[in-house]
Amino acid sequence: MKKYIQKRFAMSAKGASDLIIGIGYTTLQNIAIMLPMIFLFIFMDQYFPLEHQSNFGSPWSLGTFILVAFGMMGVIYGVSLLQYDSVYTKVYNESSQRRISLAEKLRKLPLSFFGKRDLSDLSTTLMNDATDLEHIFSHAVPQLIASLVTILIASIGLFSLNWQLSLALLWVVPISFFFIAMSKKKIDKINISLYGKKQDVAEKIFEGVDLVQEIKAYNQEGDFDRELEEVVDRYEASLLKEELLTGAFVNASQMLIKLGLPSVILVGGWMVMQHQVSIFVYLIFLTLGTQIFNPIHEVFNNFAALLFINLRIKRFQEIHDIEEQKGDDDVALENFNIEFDQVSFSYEKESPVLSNVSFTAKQGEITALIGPSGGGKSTATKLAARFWDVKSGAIKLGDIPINTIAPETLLKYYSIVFQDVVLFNSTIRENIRLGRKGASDEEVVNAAKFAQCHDFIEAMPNGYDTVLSENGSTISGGERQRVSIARALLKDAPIILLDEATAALDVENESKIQLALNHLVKNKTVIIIAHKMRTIAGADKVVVLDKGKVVEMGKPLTLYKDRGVFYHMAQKQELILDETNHYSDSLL
Ligand SMILES: Nc1ncnc2c1ncn2[C@@H]1O[C@H](COP(=O)(O)OP(=O)(O)OP(=O)(O)O)[C@@H](O)[C@H]1O
Repeated sequence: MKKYIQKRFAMSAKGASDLIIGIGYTTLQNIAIMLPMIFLFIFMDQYFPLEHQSNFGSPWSLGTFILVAFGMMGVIYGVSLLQYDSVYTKVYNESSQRRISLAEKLRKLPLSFFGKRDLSDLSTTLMNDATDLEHIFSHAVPQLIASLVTILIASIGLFSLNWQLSLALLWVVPISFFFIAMSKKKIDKINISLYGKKQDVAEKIFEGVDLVQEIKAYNQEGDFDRELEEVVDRYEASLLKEELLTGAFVNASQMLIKLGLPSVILVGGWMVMQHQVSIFVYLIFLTLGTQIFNPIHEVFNNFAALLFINLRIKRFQEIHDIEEQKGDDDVALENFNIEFDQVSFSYEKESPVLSNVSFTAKQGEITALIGPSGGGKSTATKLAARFWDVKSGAIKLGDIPINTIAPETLLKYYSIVFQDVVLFNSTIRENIRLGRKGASDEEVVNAAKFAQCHDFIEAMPNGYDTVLSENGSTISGGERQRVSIARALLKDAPIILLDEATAALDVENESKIQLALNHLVKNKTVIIIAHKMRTIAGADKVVVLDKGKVVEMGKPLTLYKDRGVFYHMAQKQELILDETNHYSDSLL
């Protein structure tokens, strides 16, 4: 049973045991709530015996009644406390575990996964789905199972007392459950469409926040508002439909179940008149009839949430089932050469981005990737850091295929400066320290000085303690890139990947940073992508990528003399290389 629950509800082993215990206590609570009725029967039976003889032996004293009443209150209180702890506290624990395990899983997934899923969808799974499941497992699931168990237990007792009255009371249960189950298919369908529409609203809002600059720059506010209104209207209409349909079925089932009591009144009244049943038994059925269905009412109230459960769990399960990038944590690397061996790769099937790419970026050398836009340069550098796994061929680091090295271990060897720098909503100091946790303040300042950040940081109101807004939007593009370079300097990893690192810098800063990079790249494996030819004229090797293929490879001067793609790109940028001046013209 535990294994089944674990699989069915995508739970941890502990979560499944807790749910079973929760169901047990909820059943006990349902039964305990009926104790006052039993108390009432005993009292009435002993003090107002309707059939001249008590069913419960000699009368209790008033003191005994008071004692039993307090005892009963204690039992109800104790059971309710245990039920609360087992259902709510434990369910919230499981829920936090669910969120943590999802976040852990996301951390281990390859970037290809994030390219396919949009972020609003992911955050919905993390936040809303987890919250909804929390509600379902604390309110609906234990109560549903517990009320069925309670009714089953009560039915055994009631049937042994009088089967005709039991039938009169309980015939409504299977019929109302059957009725509500019939609506499942219809409500499920609406729920799926409702869920999609809710996603559309979330995506649109995300888009608005993400692209606020472009929306304003291109005067698109009106269009954006209109589109947002449309998706919100569609969601609202779908929500209304869902509420109406669920309400209709739930109310009808609740009305149906209420018929249990009148049918006991009628059948029981007739049987009492025919002397087929004692008035005492009749009273028991009447009082139970007012109480026994209360838990089922609550289950029906949570019916819509219960129907959502499969959809929610499926989304969690889907993410959990995605294969993680695995690999060894312990690797002994003899060197830090990166070798591309016949590498082919595509993001989407049938549109290859790299085809049979082979080159080696040697330790202590600068390997420059150049070529027309869309040629696959960024893709090659990201593959080198195992952001994706190659489809065929192999990428090796120090002769070890990188797909056998755990991504976290592998990335310890890399400092990466991307085109699009990401900064966090934290102080500049912490943003730089991201390069190496535990680096001292002095080391942070030194890295900032090397990356030409120190002066602009000092000029800010709180210096290194200035809090950057999310994505660093309060500093310029060039400054953002310099902070990112400071991070890489601090990390001081043996491999450096630079993607357009100097694109957003003015000429003066670019020169300063290039000097700092010169210092940094000594004895390291450097792969650099740059469109500015003069930044790579001093590279040890140039690999020209065009339409995913290596079309030229060699030393810059050799390629320049060969008058191929490299030469034409250099010419377009008015770069002249010759035996004497190419190093002085280059900055690396
Ligand atoms: N995440 C992605 N999903 C799908 N296709 C992608 C993705 N990233 C890049 N591509 C496609 O792969 C091809 C190569 O892109 P890539 O960014 O590697 O080229 P590049 O040479 O670095 O270009 P640029 O010089 O303009 O930055 C392009 O056609 C691009 O549209």
